[in-house]
Amino acid sequence: MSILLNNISKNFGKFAALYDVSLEIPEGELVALLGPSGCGKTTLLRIIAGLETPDFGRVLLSGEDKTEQHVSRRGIGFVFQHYALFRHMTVFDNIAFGLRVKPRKERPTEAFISKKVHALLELVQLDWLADRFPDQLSGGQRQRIALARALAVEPSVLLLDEPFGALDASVRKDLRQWLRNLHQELHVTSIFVTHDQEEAMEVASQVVVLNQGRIEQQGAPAEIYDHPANAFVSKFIGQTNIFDLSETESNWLQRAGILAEKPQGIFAHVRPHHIEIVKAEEASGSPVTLKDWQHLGATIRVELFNPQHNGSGATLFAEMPNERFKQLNLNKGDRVAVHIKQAHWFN
Ligand SMILES: Nc1ncnc2c1ncn2[C@@H]1O[C@H](COP(=O)(O)OP(=O)(O)OP(=O)(O)O)[C@@H](O)[C@H]1O
Repeated sequence: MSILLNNISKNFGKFAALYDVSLEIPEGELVALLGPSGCGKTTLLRIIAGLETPDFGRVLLSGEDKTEQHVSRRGIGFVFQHYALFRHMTVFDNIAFGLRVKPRKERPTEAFISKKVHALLELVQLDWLADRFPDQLSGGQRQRIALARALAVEPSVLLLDEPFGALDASVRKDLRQWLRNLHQELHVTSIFVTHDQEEAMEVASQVVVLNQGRIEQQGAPAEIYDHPANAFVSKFIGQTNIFDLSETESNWLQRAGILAEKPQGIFAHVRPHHIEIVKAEEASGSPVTLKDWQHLGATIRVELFNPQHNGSGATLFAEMPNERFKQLNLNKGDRVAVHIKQAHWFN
């Protein structure tokens, strides 16, 4: 099912939670709604679901206006952060629930339900847990059962509100990959809410960045990372060094000879992997020294100290593959020459 939102606005009292939000989600996409706390992600999800009515604007599902339609008739499945499975029901009965409460003439037979539940348990790779109760499951298992339960009624759209928010980092990472694979198998149009940019970039085919009730940018993860539409998106997606050229830094950048491009704005945002460093001789005049570094798996994050003031403070971050860092053979305190390969400019 495709989703089209036209000029959605929603106020709570005098507070504008959403302002003129328009969004098109083609059928089969896996979309992340990404933004800081309070930016309106959950409100937007609830409006798509029919749990909240917009003050202005329309919600179209598969081209049909469903703005006034009740939540129960929209064919939408939900998974929430603290999804409460029924504690007194086994895993099997939890998943079967949505089918058993259907009106009598739509209700499938118990034999059909049993087959379906086992197929879903296989899909979420937890068939061996059918007879357990929710309290006997790990957090990650509970979320997968919650997903199986949402899928049981064959929703046309799946909405997930911070589905892995309450889980620890390694379980979250496994479930991200798992959700991606599951989506590739099922192709149900899915929207998940997250405030974690890494999660959005890793899982989603499309990312929608929200800020203060407005959409800042929508696009594929790579597009948003490589071509941020504005300073907010640039700062929110991944780490960035910010240089303020209206201040003394313009001189610093030019004197140090590290500005490869002509200024095209007041603020230069530079991704850590767009900063190259080499060991500098004492006489080179480069004021920058190597302060520290951290291992991020296959890459190294290098912390540089620039004693001359700049907009992001005196610390700059560069990133490079481990191999490259080893070749440089640097020690703490070494003087380095810095070369910026690329910047995004904003005013
Ligand atoms: N029922 C309500 N009554 C009043 N204000 C509300 C209500 N629901 C949400 N808000 C406000 O609207 C804004 C958006 O809330 P929403 O839950 O959509 O944000 P969010 O982006 O999902 O945040 P978080 O990541 O913290 O969950 C917030 O400032 C919130 O306080």
